Amino acid sequence: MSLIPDITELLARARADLRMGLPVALTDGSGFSVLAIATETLSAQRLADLRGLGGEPVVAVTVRRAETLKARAYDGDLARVVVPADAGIDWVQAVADPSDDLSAPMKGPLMTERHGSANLHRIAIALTKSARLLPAAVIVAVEEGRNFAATHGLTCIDHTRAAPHLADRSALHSVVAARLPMEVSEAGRLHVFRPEDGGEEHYAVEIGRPDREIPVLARLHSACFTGDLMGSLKCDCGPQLRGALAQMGSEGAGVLLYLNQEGRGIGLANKMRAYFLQDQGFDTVEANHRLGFEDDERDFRLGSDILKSLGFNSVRLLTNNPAKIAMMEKTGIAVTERVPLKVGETAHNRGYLATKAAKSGHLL
Ligand SMILES: Nc1nc2c(ncn2[C@@H]2O[C@H](COP(=O)(O)OP(=O)(O)OP(=O)(O)O)[C@@H](O)[C@H]2O)c(=O)[nH]1
Ligand SMILES: [Zn+2]
Repeated sequence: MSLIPDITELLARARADLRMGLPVALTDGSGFSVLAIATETLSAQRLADLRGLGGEPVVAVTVRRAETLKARAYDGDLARVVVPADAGIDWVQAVADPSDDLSAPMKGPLMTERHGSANLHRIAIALTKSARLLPAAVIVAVEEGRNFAATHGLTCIDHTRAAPHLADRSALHSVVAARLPMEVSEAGRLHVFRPEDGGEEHYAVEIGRPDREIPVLARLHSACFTGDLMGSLKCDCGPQLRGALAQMGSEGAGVLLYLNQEGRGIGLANKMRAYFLQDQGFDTVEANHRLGFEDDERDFRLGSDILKSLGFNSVRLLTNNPAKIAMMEKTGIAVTERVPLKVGETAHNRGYLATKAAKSGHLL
């Protein structure tokens, strides 16, 4: 029946629920089910209600966050931190949020679960990440998750159906394209691409009429509200964006993909949390790890999907990031040349650029 939501639609609904502070039910094939609620949006009342269900709540965090908390991650990529009976909402939120790690360190050792499956916890963390929240969820076991969800009006996600969708990227479809005269070239054209999973749209700006038979001058730009729009001195994104467009304008042809992967894929709120940690002395990579993220959560395969759908097979790529080149090559876009893009170094971003060179392999 087409009027019943499919798994993609249920996952989109689950992301919205988590952002609103609602629990979602997760079930696996063996009859095990849980309620999961994002730690970031959890209220004291809902924590009390979750406890009222009788199970012992845990906070599922990534192994990155567990390392900072010195909690044993028996599940490899994640840890299930047991919530003590007397712990309140502040304790639960401090497990996920590193803002007060230095001023009010958590008193350990934190107990973590080692028995039973963590499959549903993994799904919960993946959902919080794709909802651009802190990657942590409070989980409580419930009987008959599907029935519980139906009687309480909650979204219910089945592990076997969800796992492949969360591991892969969603297909993108072109929505519209129109002429966009720009300062760098009057022959500009903006294309909007929309993913099937209800996630962020991405854009492509075509300059001139690039010949599809020869490598096109291309840039995969990741959204940076602070750098692109506010003139932030903490990174080099704004000058890179304008430098790339200017070069395409002067060559008369090029394509710039504007990928809405703010903060290397963690979202603006989490990027600002990372900046708060950077002001406490952590570098850009350490800050991401303390928040529970990998240093780069972006999926550059989106870039090759868009290039292919525009008819491009080979590029001269404007970048200093070898990971982008490797991903293009792996996903069927030939990179015939790396065109360096070194602009916008300031006293404020010198350390940031040096960390990217030392820890993330960026070319200087
Ligand atoms: N998480 C996080 N993201 C940041 C930080 N500073 C900038 N960003 C984001 O990083 C992305 C830009 O990535 P960069 O590493 O500068 O550049 P790149 O795109 O990997 O490589 P280039 O092609 O050489 O520019 C944008 O999405 C920015 O919002 C930071 O300190 N923390
Ligand atoms: Zn930036």
